[in-house]
Amino acid sequence: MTLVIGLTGSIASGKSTVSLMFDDFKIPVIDADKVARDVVEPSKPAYKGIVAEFGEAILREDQTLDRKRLGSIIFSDDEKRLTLNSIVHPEVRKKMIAERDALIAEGERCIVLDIPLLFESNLTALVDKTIVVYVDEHVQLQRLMERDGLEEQESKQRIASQFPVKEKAKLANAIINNNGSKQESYEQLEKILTDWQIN
Ligand SMILES: CC(C)(COP(=O)(O)OP(=O)(O)OC[C@H]1O[C@@H](n2cnc3c(N)ncnc32)[C@H](O)[C@@H]1O)[C@@H](O)C(=O)NCCC(=O)NCCS
Ligand SMILES: Nc1ncnc2c1ncn2[C@@H]1O[C@H](COP(=O)(O)OP(=O)(O)OP(=O)(O)O)[C@@H](O)[C@H]1O
Repeated sequence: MTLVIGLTGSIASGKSTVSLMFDDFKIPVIDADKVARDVVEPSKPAYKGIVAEFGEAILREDQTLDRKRLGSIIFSDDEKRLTLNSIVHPEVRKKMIAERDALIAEGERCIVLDIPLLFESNLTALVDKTIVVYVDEHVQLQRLMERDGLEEQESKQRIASQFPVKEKAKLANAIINNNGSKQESYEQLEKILTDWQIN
């Protein structure tokens, strides 16, 4: 039996930071952001869909997507964000299920799906248990502005494009409070895995 954990949170709450910690426990992670990058490579069907919808202005000279430009379009326009989601998400879902099932077939005792939009996209049926990486909104805002070099207004728009992390925490089987140090978050993860008998 494989335990499939869904790891989520909100933008810049610390999912990637926590997801790296699973390495220490030899637990493989499938990262939805990475999968979402693969499925929009120029040879893939979603790429054609995006160019048809958003035009060639969202391409760089080498014909790959200009992610920065596309991000500034979709995070300031809900309708365009939903359009992009409708092109990319079915491909991401398919690829994640295939990767998950391959790891299950290999007999892994535990695997993690790191999915930012786990709750928004109703993907909880793909996992057995959920962990939400929580931070207070002012910490989230500060970390997002610092990491991505965004202005406050733009950062707030990105935060608003997802369910509030406080609401996600209410839906979780376990919460990692990432307001403190990375070490403190690591210790919380260790305890959850012990409680779930996979450490
Ligand atoms: C808009 C894009 C081009 C921006 O690319 P960029 O490299 O700047 O950011 P990256 O992909 O690393 O995403 C950073 C974070 O933004 C948030 N985010 C990304 N897409 C979305 C979205 N459609 N809705 C809400 N939040 C999102 C997530 O928290 C994610 O972790 C890219 O995020 C994208 O293609 N998004 C659509 C696919 C998607 O929903 N990905 C999220 C997981 S499936
Ligand atoms: N406990 C912490 N203390 C200080 N900085 C932190 C902590 N956890 C994460 N960070 C920093 O906050 C930023 C956001 O973290 P991270 O990239 O892990 O978030 P994320 O949830 O994966 O974001 P996204 O949804 O955008 O992919 C990063 O710059 C990271 O180094």
